[in-house]
Amino acid sequence: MSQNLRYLQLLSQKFPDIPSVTTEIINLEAIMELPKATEHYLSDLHGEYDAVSHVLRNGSGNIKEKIREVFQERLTKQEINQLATIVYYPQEKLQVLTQDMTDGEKQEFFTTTISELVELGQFVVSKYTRSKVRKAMPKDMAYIMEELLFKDSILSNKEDYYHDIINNVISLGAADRLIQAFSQLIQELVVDHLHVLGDIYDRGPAPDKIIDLLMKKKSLDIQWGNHDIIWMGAASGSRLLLANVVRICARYDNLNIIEDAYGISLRPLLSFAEKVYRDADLNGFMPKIDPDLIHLPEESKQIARMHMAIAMIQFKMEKAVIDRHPEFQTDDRLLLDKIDYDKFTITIDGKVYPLENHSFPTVDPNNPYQLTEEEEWVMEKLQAGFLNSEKLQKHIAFLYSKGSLYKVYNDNLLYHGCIPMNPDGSFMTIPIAGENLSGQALFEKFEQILRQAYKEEGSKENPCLDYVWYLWQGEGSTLFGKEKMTTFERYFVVDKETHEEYKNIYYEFRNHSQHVESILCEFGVDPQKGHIVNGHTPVKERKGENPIKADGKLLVIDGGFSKAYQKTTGLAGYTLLYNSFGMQLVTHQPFSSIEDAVVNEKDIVSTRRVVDKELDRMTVRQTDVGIALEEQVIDLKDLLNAYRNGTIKPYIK
Ligand SMILES: O=P(O)(O)OC[C@H]1O[C@](O)(COP(=O)(O)O)[C@@H](O)[C@@H]1O
Ligand SMILES: [Mn+2]
Repeated sequence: MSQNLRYLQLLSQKFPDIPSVTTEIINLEAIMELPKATEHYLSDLHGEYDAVSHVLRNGSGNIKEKIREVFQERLTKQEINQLATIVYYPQEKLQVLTQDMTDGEKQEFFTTTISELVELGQFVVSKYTRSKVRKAMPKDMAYIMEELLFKDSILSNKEDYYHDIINNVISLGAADRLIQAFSQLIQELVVDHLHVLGDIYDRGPAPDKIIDLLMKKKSLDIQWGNHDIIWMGAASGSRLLLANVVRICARYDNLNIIEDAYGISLRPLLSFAEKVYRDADLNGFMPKIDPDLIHLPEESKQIARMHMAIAMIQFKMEKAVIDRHPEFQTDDRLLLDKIDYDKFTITIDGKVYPLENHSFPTVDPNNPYQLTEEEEWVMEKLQAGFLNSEKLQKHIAFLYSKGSLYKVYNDNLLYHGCIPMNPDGSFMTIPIAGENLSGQALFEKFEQILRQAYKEEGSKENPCLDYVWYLWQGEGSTLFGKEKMTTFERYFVVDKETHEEYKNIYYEFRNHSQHVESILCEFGVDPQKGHIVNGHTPVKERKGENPIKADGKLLVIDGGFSKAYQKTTGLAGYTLLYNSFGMQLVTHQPFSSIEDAVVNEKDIVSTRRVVDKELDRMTVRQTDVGIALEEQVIDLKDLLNAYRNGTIKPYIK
């Protein structure tokens, strides 16, 4: 029996006769004619949970847009804002709105709000099949929501019917719950698929809460960022990457992510730092404190001591990897042996610079990279903490399962960082584990290494972790794309010329369509149709930089969520929406607080720029999902023929 026939026989178990095959073909054809569902792109979330959560709640302004489309003629601007806020924060907003209402006022408010949500809901769900909408409904309210969303058109007196249902809901005390359920459904369906282009971790206070939020999303993919892979490496057992992670948390006053969110004890580091760095000069290591948080001066000093202690451990540990891999060409990161510990100067590229900070209590000038016994002990404890944190391991497993280094989706190429390039426009070749690789093959190799490192999590020998470190700060890394990472210089040398991190020429070439097209071709994407969506580098709009590059072929959507970087960008960055009408780049203002969003209805979307407009509205048929459905239809048509010509008999159970 041919393979195809065997496959059709299997298929016949699911569609056992001509009517069932026919129904399925009609069904799939109908789905393919629906408008393309909306994709939402975010990047560089950097632990800013409240802002990210807001942008996900408002679908980058998509919800308000839909409200306007439905109610433009009937609601005032203020009413539109209020309804939008209810959809974003139903629980919180209802509480604020109804607290002083009389029963009569409440009755009226609930009736109006539920009716408006039903109407908005009908508009939003019209793009989807009924079964998809049903699946997205909160279970406890599904029956009633279906009644309200779908049954009205066949009734002659819809107003009365509505009011009966709504009155019943209100009298049963379930109005709040129904409003929440509708808001949830609208939020969920206004965006069909989410792309997160990396850097979920570092700098901001709550990356763990962002991951929890992402874990609830039904349809998403993640392209890892350089700040994500250091957590992935740390969770796989790399002491060096772990030191980077702890250092950055200390720098941004976020050590509680490690201690409270992930339950990893920092006691060993604290007691070590308190003892050894007690009298150290803490210049350059005081944490960047969120002005909203108040610390006791002693508390800040404790953090600074831990910060300094872990930074020094990191600089020492880098030596082993650098020595193991001369091909990384990272020798210029070996700086502890370039210090004159009597004069407190350092020689970099032949030039002598004074050191900002003279405290090196753990460094033996004759053997500067040697960890002290206590430093070893601290690292052993921290490593065990990272390996044993159930929550961290769960989050990292999620990153691995939903993530990759790059993705091609609906003719677009998505990645966080860059494709390292040479000045002549060719792709830079990097020696990795005995192979010389460039372009797409380089991405593939790095990804394979990352996955292997995680498979060997916790094993004593895990050579892949050296490459994960290279991905964090190597010149040929697709996640970094700078000549070097000048972390040491930034802490210890005042002269800013030593801080410079020259960017790979990719960042220049990405402005020009011929280079962008050659990258798209490298990844098998049709350059006429496709775009590159890129994160990683904050767009300095204030200085006139445009996030839309290469004649609209490349979009930089560094979300700029990171508060620390908003000074540079002048705003809170970008997100991208791609719906059946085309692509739109959305600009955001800094997010102030949930309270401001709920009480004052402050939204943060400022402008939308159309990147590409479809001439005809795009349908599902033109998407990756459509291609897969088309293939199913072909198989079903084969099955139909097989029934008709008798090759296969209808299946009888
Ligand atoms: O602003 P900080 O915390 O000093 O970080 C600076 C470092 O972060 C990096 O920019 C990497 O982080 P990004 O991926 O966010 O750019 C390094 O190149 C640089 O050395
Ligand atoms: Mn980055």
